[in-house]
Amino acid sequence: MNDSTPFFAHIAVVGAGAVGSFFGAMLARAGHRVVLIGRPAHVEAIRREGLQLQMKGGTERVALEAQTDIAAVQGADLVLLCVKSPDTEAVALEMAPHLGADALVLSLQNGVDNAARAARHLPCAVVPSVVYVATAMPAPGIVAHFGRGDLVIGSPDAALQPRLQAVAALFGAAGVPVVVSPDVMGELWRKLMLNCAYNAISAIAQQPYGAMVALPEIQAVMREVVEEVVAVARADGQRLDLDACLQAMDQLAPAMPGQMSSTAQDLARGKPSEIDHLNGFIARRGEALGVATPVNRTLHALVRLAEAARRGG
Ligand SMILES: NC(=O)C1=CN([C@@H]2O[C@H](COP(=O)(O)OP(=O)(O)OC[C@H]3O[C@@H](n4cnc5c(N)ncnc54)[C@H](OP(=O)(O)O)[C@@H]3O)[C@@H](O)[C@H]2O)C=CC1
Ligand SMILES: CC(C)(CO)C(=O)C(=O)O
Repeated sequence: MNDSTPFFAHIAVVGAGAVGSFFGAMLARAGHRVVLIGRPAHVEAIRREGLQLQMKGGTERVALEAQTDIAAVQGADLVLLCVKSPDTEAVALEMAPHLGADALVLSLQNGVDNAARAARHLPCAVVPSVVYVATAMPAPGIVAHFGRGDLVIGSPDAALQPRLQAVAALFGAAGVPVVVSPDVMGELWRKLMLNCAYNAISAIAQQPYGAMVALPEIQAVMREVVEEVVAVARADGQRLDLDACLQAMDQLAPAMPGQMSSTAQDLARGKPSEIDHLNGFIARRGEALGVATPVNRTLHALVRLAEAARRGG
């Protein structure tokens, strides 16, 4: 065990899906006490046979506790909040009566406002993190890891720094590199920028990134999306560099040409997407800050229409 142990004797994962199950499993296989809180089919499969962790090197069975009742978060000193963005506030309200002021909640979610939205309802600190991983749950009880698996965390609160260093040490010893950054919000905005450029278009057209960028017309729309995101970010006090953002946007499709966005996958499965917290967030924030965002607003509306059509059809 390392110096981080006294801080985090009991770790809970709230929203044991692809991300939560992966990071929970990494901590559990390193010897930490972890409880996964998730949906009944996943929990029952884990109780029966352990969690199957599929990685490049092979499949491992990880023994850990799994519960469906949010009350299982009681007494946790570290909570990984891993629900999709639309569920953040409901789950924070459910957790609140079970958490003490000394607990630390880490938001392992895309989007830039999950930690702040959760913090409104919780008695303890909530810290954002940028999640760099590719995982999926092919079936209940199984989590598949496809790439990366590192986090960037950070908070301006000086009092939290020792605990953030302890989080980094805890995960680092479990094989999950964690950087404590002074600019975690900038990093979250840069990821949001990529999500805004790729997710909605991939979802509406049900096309992978390679096919998207093969069309100059789509590249032009993506560029406009990024220009709007950068304008909103700057109006919101973030220092995003437009050229760097456009370069990052250009680099993503060649790195994963066959990939469909998570929004495309949600839509195809008839699941609610996070679009209100991606292009929808930019449209709302832009309106509040007096920045025009017609392209993000249109993409958001089109994904909402496609979702409504799926629900009705
Ligand atoms: N998957 C990936 O590779 C990556 C994901 N991310 C981000 O990480 C976050 C999590 O994504 P991901 O893990 O893929 O999402 P998942 O949908 O796989 O996982 C979330 C899980 O939480 C469950 N859940 C929701 N509410 C509750 C509740 N009250 N109690 C118990 N369980 C609940 C959901 O169940 P149900 O579906 O039934 O509501 C679902 O199983 C998102 O913000 C995503 O954008 C970031 C980087 C990569
Ligand atoms: C980075 C990207 C766009 C990769 O697929 C993603 O995070 C998503 O699909 O939500």
